[in-house]
Amino acid sequence: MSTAKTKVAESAQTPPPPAKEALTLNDTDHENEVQFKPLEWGLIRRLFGYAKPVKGKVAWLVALTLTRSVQLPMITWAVSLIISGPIAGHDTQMLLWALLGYLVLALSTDGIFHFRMRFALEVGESVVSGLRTEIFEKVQRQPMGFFHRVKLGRVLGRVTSDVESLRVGIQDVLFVTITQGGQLIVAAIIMAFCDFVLFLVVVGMAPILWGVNRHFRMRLSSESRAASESFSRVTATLAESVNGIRVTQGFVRQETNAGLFRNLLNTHSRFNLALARTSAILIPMLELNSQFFIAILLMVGGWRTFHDLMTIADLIQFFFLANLFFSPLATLGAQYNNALVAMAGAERVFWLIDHKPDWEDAPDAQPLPDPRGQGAAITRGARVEFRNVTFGYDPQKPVLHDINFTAEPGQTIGLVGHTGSGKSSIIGLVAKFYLPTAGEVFVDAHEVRTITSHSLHQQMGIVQQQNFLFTGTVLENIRMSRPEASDDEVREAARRLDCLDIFEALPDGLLTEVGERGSGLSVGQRQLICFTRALLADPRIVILDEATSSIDAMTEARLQTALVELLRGRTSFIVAHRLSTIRHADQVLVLDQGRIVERGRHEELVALGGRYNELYSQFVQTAGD
Ligand SMILES: Nc1ncnc2c1ncn2[C@@H]1O[C@H](COP(=O)(O)OP(=O)(O)OP(=O)(O)O)[C@@H](O)[C@H]1O
Repeated sequence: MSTAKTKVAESAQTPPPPAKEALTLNDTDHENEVQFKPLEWGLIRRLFGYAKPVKGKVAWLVALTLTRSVQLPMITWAVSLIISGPIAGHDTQMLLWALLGYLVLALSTDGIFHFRMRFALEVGESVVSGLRTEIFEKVQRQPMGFFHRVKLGRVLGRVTSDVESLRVGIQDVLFVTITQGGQLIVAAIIMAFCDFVLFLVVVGMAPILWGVNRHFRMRLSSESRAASESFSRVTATLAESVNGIRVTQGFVRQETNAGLFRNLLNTHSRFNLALARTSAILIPMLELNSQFFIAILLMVGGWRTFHDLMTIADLIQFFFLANLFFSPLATLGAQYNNALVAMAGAERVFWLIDHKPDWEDAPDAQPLPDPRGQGAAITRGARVEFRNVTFGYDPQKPVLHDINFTAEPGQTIGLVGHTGSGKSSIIGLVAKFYLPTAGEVFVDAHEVRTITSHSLHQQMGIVQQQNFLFTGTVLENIRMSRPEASDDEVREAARRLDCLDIFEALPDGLLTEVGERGSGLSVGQRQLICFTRALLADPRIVILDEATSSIDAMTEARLQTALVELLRGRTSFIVAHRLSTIRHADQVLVLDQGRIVERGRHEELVALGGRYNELYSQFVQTAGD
C-alpha cells in the first residue's frame, strides 16, 4: 500500500499565508505581462541549465557554429577570388585546383551544417522536455487553492506556446546569431580591407535596414500572438460547445452559439488579415531597401572605378561581400525578436515553476502511523477531530465558523445542509486539501500540520461528486488506488460492493476501455468504479461526497447493503442530499451557512423537530422515501 499512491504534496505545512500574498499571486495579474522582454543574462543561464544532460553536445554545437560562421563568408569570398583570379587571368589549371578547393570547402560547410542542425535540435528537445517535466511536477504538487486561482488554459499556455518559444530561443537564436553575426563580422573585415570607402557606405546603410526590419518584426510578433490567442478562443469555444452539446440542444441555443462562434471567427480573421498585411509590407520593403542600397553601391563604386580608385574585380568582390553583410542583418533582426519573445516566455514559465505553494508540509512533518497490516482482523478506522476550526478559501471570508466535532474510529459521520452550507469544505479539510484558517484538525491525535499529506492520503479513500476516470480500462482505473493489487483482488473488491456483475456485463467486462471523461459508461457505472477504487485501497478514512446521487434506486439499494458491510471498522464521512444514505450514521452534523446548527443521530434529529427534520420532511416529500 505504501507505494500505491502517487506522491501527493509530500511536504505538509506551514500556516496559511496572509490573504494579501495569496491574492497578489493572481494568475490574471501575471497574464497582463509583456510579450517582449529585454535579454536577461540570469534567465538565459537558467535556460541553458536545462541543457546539462547534453552539455557535451552544447560544446560541440558552439564549436561547429563558430566554424560555420567563418566558413560561410569564406565560401562566398572564394567565389569572388576565383572570378577575379583564374577566370579573369584565363588560367585553366589554376581554375581546376580552385574548383577542387571550393568543392572541399562547400562539402565541409554542409557537413558541419548537418551536425549543427542535429545537435541544436537535440539540445532544444532536452531543454523543452526538461521544462515540461518540471512544470508538470510542480503543478501536480500545488495545493487546491492554486487550481482555483490559475486557469487551466494558462497552465496549458505555459506548457505549449511559451515552452515552444523557448525551444526557438535555445535551438535557433543563439546559434543562428553566432553564425550570422560571425558572417557579418568576417564580411565587414574583408570589405574594410578591400575598399574602405565603400565599406563605410555599407556600414552607414546598415542601421536603416536594421531599423525597418525591427519595426516590422515587432508588429508581426504582436499580430501573430493576437492571431494565435484568438485561435485558442475559437478552439476552446468549439470544445466547450461539443462538451455541452446537450445543454445547447436542450435549451435550443444552436443559433445563439453559432452567432457567438461566427463573431470569434471574424475576430480571428481580422487578426490574420492584419498579420498578412504587415508581412506584405515588410517583405517588399526589405527587397526595395536592398535594391536601393545596390543602386547606391553601384553609384559610389562606379565613380571609384572611373577614377581608378578600385578595380572592376574588386568591385565585383565587394558586391558579393556586401550581400554577405546585408543578408544576416534581416536574419539577426528576426532572431533578436525571437529572443525577446523567448525571454517573455521564459519569465512566464519560470513564474509557474517558481510559484510557491500557499502552504507546504512542514519540513519536520512525520508520516501518519499506519496500523494496517499489523495483524488487526478488522481495519481500524482513524479518529478525526475538528477543534474550533474556521476556514475560508479566501482567509478574509470564512465559509466555516468554529467547527467542533469528533469522529471516533469506525464511526460514520453524515454531513447535511443546504447547498453552499460548507459540507464539501469540511471534507476538503479532513483530506488536508486545505488547511484551517484558525483552529486545528487532528487525525489519530496528530494535528494535520504535523503529518505528511502523502501518508494521510494513503490511508484515505475518496469518492467525490465529479468522479474522474483516466483513459484506460475499468480494471486499470480501479487499480489506480493500489497498483500492486491482483486482478482477483480487484474482482473481490467489486464483489464485496455487489457490483461485479455490473462491470462484467460491460462489453469487455473489466477490460472495457473507458474513454475521455469516462464516456461509454453511465454516470452510475462511473461512480461504482470510483467506489471500488476507493475500497480497494483498504482506507482507514472513507469520504463519500454526494457519491450515491447518480446511482439509480435499485443499484443504490444494493450499494447501501454493501456499504454498511464495507464501512464497518472505517471512519467515514458521507455527504448526501439523499438523506436515506445517512440514516445509519453514528452522528449527523447539520450545517447552515458554515456553522453546525444541529448534531445527533437521525432519529434524535427527527424527534428534535428542527432544521434536520425540516430537510428530512422536504426529502421525504420529494423522494417519496
Ligand atoms: N474554491 C472555492 N473558492 C471560493 N469559495 C468557495 C470554493 N468552493 C466553495 N466555496 C464557497 O464556500 C461555501 C461552502 O461551499 P461548499 O462547497 O463547502 O458547500 P456544500 O455544502 O458542499 O455545497 P453543495 O451541497 O452545493 O456541494 C460556499 O459559499 C461556496 O460558494
